[in-house]
Amino acid sequence: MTATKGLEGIVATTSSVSSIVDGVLTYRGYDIDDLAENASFEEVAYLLWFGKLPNASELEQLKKDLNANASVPDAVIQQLKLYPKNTNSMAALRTAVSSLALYDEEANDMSRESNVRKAIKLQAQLPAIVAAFARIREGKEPVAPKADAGSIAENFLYMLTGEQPNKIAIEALEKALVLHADHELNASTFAARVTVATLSDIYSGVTSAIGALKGPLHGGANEAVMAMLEEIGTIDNVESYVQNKLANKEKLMGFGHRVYKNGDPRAKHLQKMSQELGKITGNLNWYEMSIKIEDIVTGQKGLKPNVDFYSASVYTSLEIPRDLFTPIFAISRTSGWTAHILEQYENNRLIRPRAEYTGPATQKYVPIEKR
Ligand SMILES: CC(=O)SCCNC(=O)CCNC(=O)[C@H](O)C(C)(C)COP(=O)(O)OP(=O)(O)OC[C@H]1O[C@@H](n2cnc3c(N)ncnc32)[C@H](O)[C@@H]1OP(=O)(O)O
Ligand SMILES: O=C([O-])CC(=O)C(=O)O
Repeated sequence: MTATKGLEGIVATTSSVSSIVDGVLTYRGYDIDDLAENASFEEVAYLLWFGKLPNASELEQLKKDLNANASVPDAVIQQLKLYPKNTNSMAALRTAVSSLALYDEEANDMSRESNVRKAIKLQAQLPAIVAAFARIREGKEPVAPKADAGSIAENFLYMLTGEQPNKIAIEALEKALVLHADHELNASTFAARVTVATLSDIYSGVTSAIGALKGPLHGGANEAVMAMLEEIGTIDNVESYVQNKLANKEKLMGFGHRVYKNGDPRAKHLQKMSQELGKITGNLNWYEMSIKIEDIVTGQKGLKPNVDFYSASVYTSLEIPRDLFTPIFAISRTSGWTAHILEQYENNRLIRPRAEYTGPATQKYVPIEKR
């Protein structure tokens, strides 16, 4: 038995949710470029869950269901108030999502109908949790979700600020949600599938996924990119900062990818959004710094930006606090995680690979007084 480090290149499951072939990403066969330009996040979530684009009445029903389920149980809001003020935002989300199960009477119902209902509930409630967490730590009361929100993007920004968001902000967040919704067998989706393959419940699967997304080699990279941009500060500092990192063989966050070696197809959309939003806000500093970093890193190392690189400046232009970037990724990816969980349940087998043993050869037990 020989291990493959990081399971690189190992095909661990079949899936019809999304695919990456020759650098092209599709959700259920629809090219991400097409979806990013044309689809709403709700259409994409429907597509991921049910395998087809919704018609007008199906979409309207889904939006009604999402709005109807967007409130978080008061007990979970009360718990959020008890978290230490400096709690890591992804740790808070992980704990709150785990707690949701305690207040859902059908948490352990394993029927497909119940799991679809719970997928919609989770998709509806994550934005409310993230917004409530962000307000509570600032000493503000959470804002109840709008009952008639046109979209999750609108409702999230409304719950975050307590004000009706403008059209540009809603559309930008919407597109970011579409771009992050699913990505084949990434680490957090794999974690979700491993968890539910034991026939554990959907809340356990999403909780595992949030824990995996949190890390800076995965979803946590978007926050790390913004931390880097802030540390660099101005465009004049970019060259020396990046050269220093490369010389020290340190990683530049937001670059590289396990699967894409010729570039992440989502990055160009986020780059364009970053520029457009920079022009609208009158602050192109983050965008221009990002372009310069990309020129150097790609030019010298051949590494291309991934989805996390330009999303950092996009969210900053939307005035979203840095430590909510990864929770927003989680809001979007809940659609993909739950679609994969539903798929796993449909055709389940326990996921249990092997390990190549590298420890000491057989040893004889030594009584404690002889050690
Ligand atoms: C949504 C997402 O999860 S997208 C990914 C988000 N993560 C990041 O942006 C973090 C930075 N990037 C990375 O750490 C990596 O590129 C990963 C984790 C995304 C992919 O990792 P892997 O496929 O395991 O590649 P690995 O880490 O083995 O790197 C291969 C080589 O490229 C280098 N490399 C990879 N990414 C980077 C980077 N961002 N900066 C500098 N060098 C890098 C490695 O140092 C290594 O070099 P070596 O062969 O000389 O030792
Ligand atoms: O697929 C991966 O390894 C990481 C990624 O880009 C994602 O989850 O969107």
